[in-house]
This record gives sequence, C-alpha cells and structure tokens, in this order.
Amino acid sequence: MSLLEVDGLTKQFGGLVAVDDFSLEVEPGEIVGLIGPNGSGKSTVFNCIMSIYDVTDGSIRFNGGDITDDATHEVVNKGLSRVSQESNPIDSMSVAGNIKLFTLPNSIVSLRGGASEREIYDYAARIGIEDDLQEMPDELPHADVRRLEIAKALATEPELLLLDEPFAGMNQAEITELAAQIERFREEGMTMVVVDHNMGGLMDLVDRVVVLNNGTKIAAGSPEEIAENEAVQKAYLAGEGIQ
Ligand SMILES: Nc1ncnc2c1ncn2[C@@H]1O[C@H](COP(=O)(O)OP(=O)(O)OP(=O)(O)O)[C@@H](O)[C@H]1O
Repeated sequence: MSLLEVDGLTKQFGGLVAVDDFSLEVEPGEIVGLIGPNGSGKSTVFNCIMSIYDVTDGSIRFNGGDITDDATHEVVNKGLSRVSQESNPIDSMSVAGNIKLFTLPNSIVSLRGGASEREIYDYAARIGIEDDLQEMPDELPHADVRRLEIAKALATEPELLLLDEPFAGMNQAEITELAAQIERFREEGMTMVVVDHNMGGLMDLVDRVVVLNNGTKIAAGSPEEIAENEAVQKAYLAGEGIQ
C-alpha cells in the first residue's frame, strides 16, 4: 500500500482549472520531486492534500484511509505536514515559542501543554537552528527563517512532509546543507514530496520526479529521464529552463 494516494485530483477556481485529473502515489521512504513552471498547480496540489482547499473532484488517501474531506488539523494529526512557500512566523514570539505552538494539539486546553524545552531543542537541532531558540524571527537571516518553518513542521512529527520550494532564496552552500538535512530526515524514517520550479536542488536528492504543466501531469521518471524529456523541455521553453 502506498503511503499517499492522490487519485484523479481536480481543483477549479471559478473557470480556471488549476489542477486537472492529477494522480500521484508516494511509497514509504521515498523522496519525490514535484516540478513545473510558474502557475502549473504544484502548490494547489499541496493545498488540496492538506485540506486547505476543498477538492473539486478526486480523492486523497493517506496510510490507506480517505482524508479528502478531513479538516486540516485532522490531516496533520494523521501524520502529514507541509512547509509552505511563504514564511509566517509569529514575530512577537521567540523561535522556541514558534516551534512550541506547533507541538500543541488543536485545543484550548493545550495552552498548558506542548513540548518540553528538550524536545523543542531537538526539533530545532534537526534543522540546525538550535542556537537561535531565544531569537525573535525578524532578527533571523532568510535561510534561518525558512529553517524555522521546517522546524515548525517537524514539531508535528510528520510521517510525510510536503516541502514547497524549500531552497528558494538560499545560496548554494545553504542548498547543499538543506539537501543533506532532508536526506537525514529520510534516514530517520520520513517520506517527503519536494516542490521546486526546476531540477536545481533536486537532481541528487529525489528518487523520482513528477512534472506538472497547466495543471496536468506531463511526465514522471528518474531525475535523469526528466532532464532529457522533450515534453518537459518544451513546457519549460517559455520560462527559465529546467536546470
Ligand atoms: N486561491 C486561489 N484562487 C484563484 N486562483 C488560484 C488560487 N490559488 C492558485 N490559483 C491559480 O491556480 C494556478 C496554479 O497555481 P499554483 O500556485 O498551484 O501554481 P504553482 O505551480 O505552485 O506556481 P508557483 O511555482 O508560481 O508557486 C495559477 O493559475 C494560480 O493563479
């Protein structure tokens, strides 16, 4: 049984079909790349999986159970988490406070609960921001703000992590370091889907790549196959190129 099964997913915004009959299966322990030019529907797929958007058609199963109509907090409680493209820390709380918020179950009673300092330190250390715990988010450099977003997702203890453009705005050294950390998450038992515009940071990281264009899957295969795929190259011609 696949860990994640997206079957015939369609999402329309009024007359715009953002995702059209898209299917994807992710096996436990895989790192799958989901690429496509600007506006091809990648973030919409993630938003549908996380129940941030209602689907227009199709179904989503996780660990064998149908999650299509779950609320977002139910999806998270079942072991799915997403790092969004945008960073949205609470600027009036420290890095530690921001991480702690994500360890709290969705209930008012939980205000007294949450992770211990040790656990929060461990989530931060897994992504290399353990020295920033007492900092305020607006004092952090860009890469650390992005790492905080990942630490928040780690704090929900996901089995499957969806990463939306995790390398955006990072320099080459930061990209290399983050790719190594993502590899370590896999060694620790996590499964991941990584969205990116192009193959840049993904080539050595992912097991296979799925390509979206105008909401439709146009190719799937190994990174090498995708880099050479003619339909993919054509889809990217108008844009920035696949590499
Ligand atoms: N909430 C929304 N309301 C209306 N249209 C939307 C909404 N979200 C996305 N869209 C549209 O759906 C299409 C797919 O957008 P989406 O953000 O999923 O693409 P993407 O591949 O993630 O793009 P990018 O790489 O630029 O982030 C686009 O045409 C976008 O304008």
